[in-house]
Amino acid sequence: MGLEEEIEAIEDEIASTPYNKSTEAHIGRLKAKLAEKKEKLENQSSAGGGTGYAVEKHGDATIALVGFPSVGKSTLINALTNAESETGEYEFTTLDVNPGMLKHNGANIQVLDVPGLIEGAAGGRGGGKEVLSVVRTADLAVFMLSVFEIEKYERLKEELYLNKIRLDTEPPSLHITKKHKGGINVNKTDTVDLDEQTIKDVLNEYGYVNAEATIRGNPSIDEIIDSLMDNRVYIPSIVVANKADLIDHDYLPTVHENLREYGLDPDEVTFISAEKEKGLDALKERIWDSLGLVRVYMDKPGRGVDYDEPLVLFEGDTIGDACEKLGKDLEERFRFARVSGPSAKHDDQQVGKEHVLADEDVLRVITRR
Ligand SMILES: Nc1nc2c(ncn2[C@@H]2O[C@H](COP(=O)(O)OP(=O)(O)OP(=O)(O)O)[C@@H](O)[C@H]2O)c(=O)[nH]1
Repeated sequence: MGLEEEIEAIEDEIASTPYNKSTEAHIGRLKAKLAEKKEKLENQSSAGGGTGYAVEKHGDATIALVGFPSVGKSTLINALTNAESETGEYEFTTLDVNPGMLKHNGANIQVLDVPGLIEGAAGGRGGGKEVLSVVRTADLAVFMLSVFEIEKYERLKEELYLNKIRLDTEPPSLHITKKHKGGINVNKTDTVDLDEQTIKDVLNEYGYVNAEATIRGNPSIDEIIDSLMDNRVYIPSIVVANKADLIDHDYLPTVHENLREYGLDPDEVTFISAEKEKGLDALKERIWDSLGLVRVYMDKPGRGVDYDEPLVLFEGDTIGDACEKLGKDLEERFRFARVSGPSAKHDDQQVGKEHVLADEDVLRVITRR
């Protein structure tokens, strides 16, 4: 049997096995096998051909527009980036301002168009694989739908899933330590529904013989396999409904109904008209919030606080991360820092590299000469 037939056979078996407690471990093993075989097939078919092109990242963050042809991606990019893409002097980053750069709250957000995503993209047809590799490198996926074709959402999401992109979720909390003997020992919290045997069997499929595994939360078999495969990316996503200018008020409830049918909350979807440039401010705010960006105003010796060109970081970034972004030299010469603002206990708090910064902090770095 060739790999493809083996995959098909396993898929058939999974589909025809009812899922219950007595079959769970068996299904777990099958799913683990399936994931491995698919990976093998993919490596075979991409051997020599290379997988996708890497887009050079510029700016403070990167977002990828994901949508079918003609949904209005190019129109949106033009509308979002035109006025703001003037060439400026950027103090903290060296970047070529390209047409896909959105400037918002002092941040430079690279907007990548993912052109012509078509059915079967994850399977490699029509260059879709290269296209999807762009999404893998992004900090946020922006699904772009037409108000008339909400159903495309499902298809787009599936393509991303097949390309190992996991949306709006975190990797499961699974920690494994290899041991020399004693078999597999599973420590799980009460919240975990999966049987111990299922977890053991899945780990076994991945070559673990003696190990201590600790699981928290309530992951599914698929989520556990994801974390064992090690090549899944986890990114947040938002949904934009374009061409809202073409619908009457009467038709809006129908659109809302369609959104709900595909598991989307209408209040969480940003309605825009890329062509009429409506709803774009709300969209920019949404992008900003979803990226979790943080502005840090640098207090520079002799020059005061620069409120115009903040240093832009991600939530959770530390002063060490800030120094890295500001320049390597600074990291080496770092003595301590002074922070005022939301993350500080008091103005000019003296802190070290581990201090986590917050939006709108003011930061002064004190260096060695
Ligand atoms: N009425 C209306 N038309 C729009 C809107 N946005 C885009 N269009 C039109 O839809 C068509 C497709 O827009 P594009 O921006 O080229 O779409 P695209 O997603 O970039 O398409 P591809 O380049 O094929 O991937 C054009 O004729 C646009 O003028 C909108 O908000 N309202």
